[in-house]
Amino acid sequence: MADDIPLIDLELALSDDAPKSLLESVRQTGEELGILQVVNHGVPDDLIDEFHDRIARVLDLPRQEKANLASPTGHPYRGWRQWPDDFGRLELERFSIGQFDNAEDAKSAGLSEEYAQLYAHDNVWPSQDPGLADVARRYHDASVGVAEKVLELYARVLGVSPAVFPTVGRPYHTTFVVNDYPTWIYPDVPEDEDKLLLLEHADGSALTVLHQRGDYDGLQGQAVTGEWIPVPIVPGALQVFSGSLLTHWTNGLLRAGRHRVVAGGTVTRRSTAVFWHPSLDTVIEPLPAFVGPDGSDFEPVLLWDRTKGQVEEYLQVFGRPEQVAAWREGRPYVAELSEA
Ligand SMILES: O=C(O)CCC(=O)C(=O)O
Ligand SMILES: [Fe+2]
Repeated sequence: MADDIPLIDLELALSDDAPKSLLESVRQTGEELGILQVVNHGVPDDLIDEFHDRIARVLDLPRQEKANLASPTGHPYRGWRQWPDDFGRLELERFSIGQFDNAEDAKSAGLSEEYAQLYAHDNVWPSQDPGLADVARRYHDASVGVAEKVLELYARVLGVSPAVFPTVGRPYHTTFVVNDYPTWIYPDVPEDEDKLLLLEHADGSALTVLHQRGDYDGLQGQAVTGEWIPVPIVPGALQVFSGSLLTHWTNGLLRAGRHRVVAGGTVTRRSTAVFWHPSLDTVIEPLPAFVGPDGSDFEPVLLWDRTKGQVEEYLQVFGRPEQVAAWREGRPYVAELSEA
């Protein structure tokens, strides 16, 4: 049983000299937990720091200034947004970046007219830092490189060619978000369950590449036993979650990593996630290499069909009435906070 999150030297694990025990630990973690920490991952430390230092300067601006970074059309996955709980207390603050700045850029990159409409609501970039978009792009692209390497590693430990996954050398679809979690300023409570800032979930990606900053172990991953295991902050490390697409492709062999975030610490906890998927025209189905004589219970699904309605579905489930109204009327939404 994986009872710890292994720290994997990615370059070593992909090399001819990879120790058998290292590969075995990746396989076991992939099947039982779905969360790795990786070092030697190829993303330069100074790129990680530059992106996080710059986005920190934006997220540390006064709230009134940040309100100008809300999506002008109320899109929940573009620009800055605060996320209050049912009592109006801040749980999470996010800065979300679309893969393309606008629909024109998406079309220039080869997306069809229909798919490019995902980017009809432009990215929001702060005028305070004209260089942020470029650094964000470089950090994003480097994170995609990590996802590709981890997929190659999972293929290796499962004894299949990486080419069985419909991603190698092909276009991909990503989403990209920075999460800022406030410190816990309320009376302490003994149970982690009572101070969750991000509820238990598995990502819908193939793989998610995460970086975390802070001064306590706020991120937890769930073992098959149900037990919650802290994912410690290791300088320079990146965390890689398997998402539900990887489970689908491998006919259930690789587990999607369930995770959640608990409040704590003395400084704002920050994480950055790049959610990596194959191209939107991919039919997600169990790959022949993983389907035995018993077949599969997983139904095929076109990634586009799963993606196109996400904003509406999200707002239907989680949207506040004022937020939904702002989206329908195409104007910015800034949540009311009890302590703001
Ligand atoms: O903040 C974290 O460590 C996790 C973030 C996360 O799970 C997400 O954005 O999906
Ligand atoms: Fe997540």
